[in-house]
Amino acid sequence: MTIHVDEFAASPAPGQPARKARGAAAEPEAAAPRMVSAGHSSVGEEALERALRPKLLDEYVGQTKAREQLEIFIGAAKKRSEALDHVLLFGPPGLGKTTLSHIIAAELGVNLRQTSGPVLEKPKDLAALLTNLEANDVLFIDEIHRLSPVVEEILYPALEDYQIDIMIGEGPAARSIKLDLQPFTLVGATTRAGMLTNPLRDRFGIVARLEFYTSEELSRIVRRSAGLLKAPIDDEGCFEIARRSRGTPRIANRLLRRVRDYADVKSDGRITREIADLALAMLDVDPQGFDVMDRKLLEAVVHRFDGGPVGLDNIAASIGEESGTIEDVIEPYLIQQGFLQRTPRGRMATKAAYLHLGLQAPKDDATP
Ligand SMILES: Nc1ncnc2c1ncn2[C@@H]1O[C@H](COP(=O)(O)OP(=O)(O)OP(=O)(O)O)[C@@H](O)[C@H]1O
Ligand SMILES: [Mg+2]
Repeated sequence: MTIHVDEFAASPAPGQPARKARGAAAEPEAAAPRMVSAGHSSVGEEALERALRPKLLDEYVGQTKAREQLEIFIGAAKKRSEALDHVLLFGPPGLGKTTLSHIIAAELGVNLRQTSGPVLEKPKDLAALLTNLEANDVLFIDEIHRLSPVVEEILYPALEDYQIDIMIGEGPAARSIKLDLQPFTLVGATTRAGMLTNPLRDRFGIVARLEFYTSEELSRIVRRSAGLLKAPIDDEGCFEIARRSRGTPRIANRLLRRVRDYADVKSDGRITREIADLALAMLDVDPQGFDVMDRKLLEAVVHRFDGGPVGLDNIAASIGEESGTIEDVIEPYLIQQGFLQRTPRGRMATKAAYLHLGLQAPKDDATP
């Protein structure tokens, strides 16, 4: 891939795409806030989130495997004053990919440049970012599965040899020259590792899959956030919020803020199990942490498709949700919790799903 030098000169300043990325990511979701959806529900929420974001690896709760790996590799890179190997972070929304990318840069003691796949429209956009990196800096590309193929192509030599090709002059006199970059670390984040092209995936030396958090881990996150928000909360209050947060820190922090509002208005501001329970019931978050969309999905599979197997597109049409959202946001937690199964013939409701809906599981057991 070559980039024409004029285009290159007209490139936006580094950092600019990151601002666009943030606005672009937050806006469409603002239209449909969902209490337990894992995506940002508003621009304001993002600012609140930033305030609650852990800054160092030690404060990052859970994800033991990813954390241990990173601790060693970051330590080694620092010791040798080298750039850390490229890192791919993947997993459902709200589990801490962006948080971890900031932590990686902070632990390495380098700058972080942030952008996202859909914002990098032209090769020159990426080239501008790459050529402005200082030695061992971190370039964070969110939604990396949405990079356009032409942009992805200039990334390959950059990742492999810290070089990009640019074109000088025009017509017959045009020639291509290689430009050396400073060594750097790409941190890519995606909710869909399966949508990455193989050549791109192969260029990441460190691949970390983020898992849903346990209630104990989320309790620690809630306690820490409550401390930062100066909200009085007891252990049972923490746990009640934690276990209804769909394994997701973003949701835990969001529910904490709503429960705090409830406690301030309806009682003396102290968050107890009882207050949390009342507030969450009011918000339609059930004891499993499932919300309206989760229940709608389970009900559709059970009632309209006899428990499945049913294809994703049929579910999507039936509940009026995009299949991408179902796949990325709604079903991973239902599957992880054993309420839904993904089979080669489609999605199936499990016994637990029937029981959750107050039904008897069918007897003839095709049901898992
Ligand atoms: N391990 C953790 N410990 C404490 N808080 C966390 C942790 N992971 C995430 N959080 C909190 O959850 C919020 C959401 O995390 P983050 O924005 O990093 O998620 P994400 O994986 O990037 O989501 P998306 O896919 O939507 O971009 C953060 O603001 C942070 O406060
Ligand atoms: Mg993110």
